[in-house]
Amino acid sequence: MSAASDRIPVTILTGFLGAGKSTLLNRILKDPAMKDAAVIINEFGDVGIDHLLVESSGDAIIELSDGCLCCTVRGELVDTLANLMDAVQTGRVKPVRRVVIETTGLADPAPVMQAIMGNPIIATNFDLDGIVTVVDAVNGSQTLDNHEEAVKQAAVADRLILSKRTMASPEVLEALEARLDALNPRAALMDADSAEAGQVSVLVNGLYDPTNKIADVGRWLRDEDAHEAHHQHDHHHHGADDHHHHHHGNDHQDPHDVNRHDASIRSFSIVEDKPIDPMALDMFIDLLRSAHGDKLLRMKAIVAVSDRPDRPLVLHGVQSIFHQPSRLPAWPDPQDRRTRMVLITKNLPEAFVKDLFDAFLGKPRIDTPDRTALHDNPLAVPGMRF
Ligand SMILES: Nc1nc2c(ncn2[C@@H]2O[C@H](COP(=O)(O)OP(=O)(O)OP(=O)(O)O)[C@@H](O)[C@H]2O)c(=O)[nH]1
Repeated sequence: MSAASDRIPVTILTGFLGAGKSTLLNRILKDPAMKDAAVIINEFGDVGIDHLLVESSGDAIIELSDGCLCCTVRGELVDTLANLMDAVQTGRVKPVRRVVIETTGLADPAPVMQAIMGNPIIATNFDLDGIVTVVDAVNGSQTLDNHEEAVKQAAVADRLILSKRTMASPEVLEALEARLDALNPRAALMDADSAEAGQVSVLVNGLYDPTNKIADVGRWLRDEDAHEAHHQHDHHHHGADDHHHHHHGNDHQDPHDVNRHDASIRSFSIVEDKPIDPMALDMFIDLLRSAHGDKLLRMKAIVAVSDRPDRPLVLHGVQSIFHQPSRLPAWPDPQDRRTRMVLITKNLPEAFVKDLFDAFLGKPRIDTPDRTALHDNPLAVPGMRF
């Protein structure tokens, strides 16, 4: 086994949907100390967008395929780390001094940690250095109320980075900080806007020690061990009496189904070839946000807008909060200038959102002749004219 110093430290960067993981990572990637780092990004959604939005000139960004790191692509993570090690050892890539894994917002960090700590080959070459969890100051409390994964992400963190502080009221901040403190009293709490949070040192936590955390964390890890052992023991049998400890979702689904977390949570995408009229886009987003914000866990989009089709618009929505859209100077891939929207929703069906989108674009629909149909839509906002 290698000495601890020979092993490559791995940091897991997690945080609920839209918390600000990619934003933080982009800042940290600018730190010259990150030049020897490899970044592994896991996407939840059927159209890859994240790699377009993470600004890095290097080729050290590895994107895992569709699916969630803690379920369907866990094996892929292990393979990716093993391949990376092999490439470094055989000189095919330059030495890697650090690995950062950005998980999906819905990932349960326990199985990801287990993949690193529990696999003998991986554990020989890599050390889990720590978990950095980004918590959104505005949506944080509500997210903790509603999503067990978010609670886990915060509880296992070595560092908690509070994003969007300036957007939250002092009362909201105080309550969230108290809650995080109760959940994870040992984690250092840091402001995402601070200079410190943009440095590689944020990713350096010292070797991971599960005994440091509150008791529940030990329990989750043990649950995962049990789950893993069960899987190895009984790999092909998933009968009705099969209840292992995986906490979310239906164990009997297709392993390629990315929507495994919770039957009510769906991920889907909208792809549109033609540039979109800015007014129509505005109205679509507005209605989605105002009428269905609570069901919209996350929306990320790169949009070709008809007024400046050469400069795509990037939209980020988290529940009913949409951030100020930003314009990219150019298309990340000039060959592909299609609008791509990825939505993660809870109790908001794909067909409904797609119909709404088509209606705003004035596309003919099978069931309704034109957009006047929206007047009959019980969800139309009163007073809105089309
Ligand atoms: N004001 C403010 N906005 C932020 C901060 N951090 C992130 N944002 C915004 O929040 C939105 C989501 O940020 P991302 O970095 O994409 O979040 P993420 O956690 O990577 O999102 P997923 O990949 O969907 O899970 C973007 O519009 C960011 O600009 C922050 O500290 N302050």
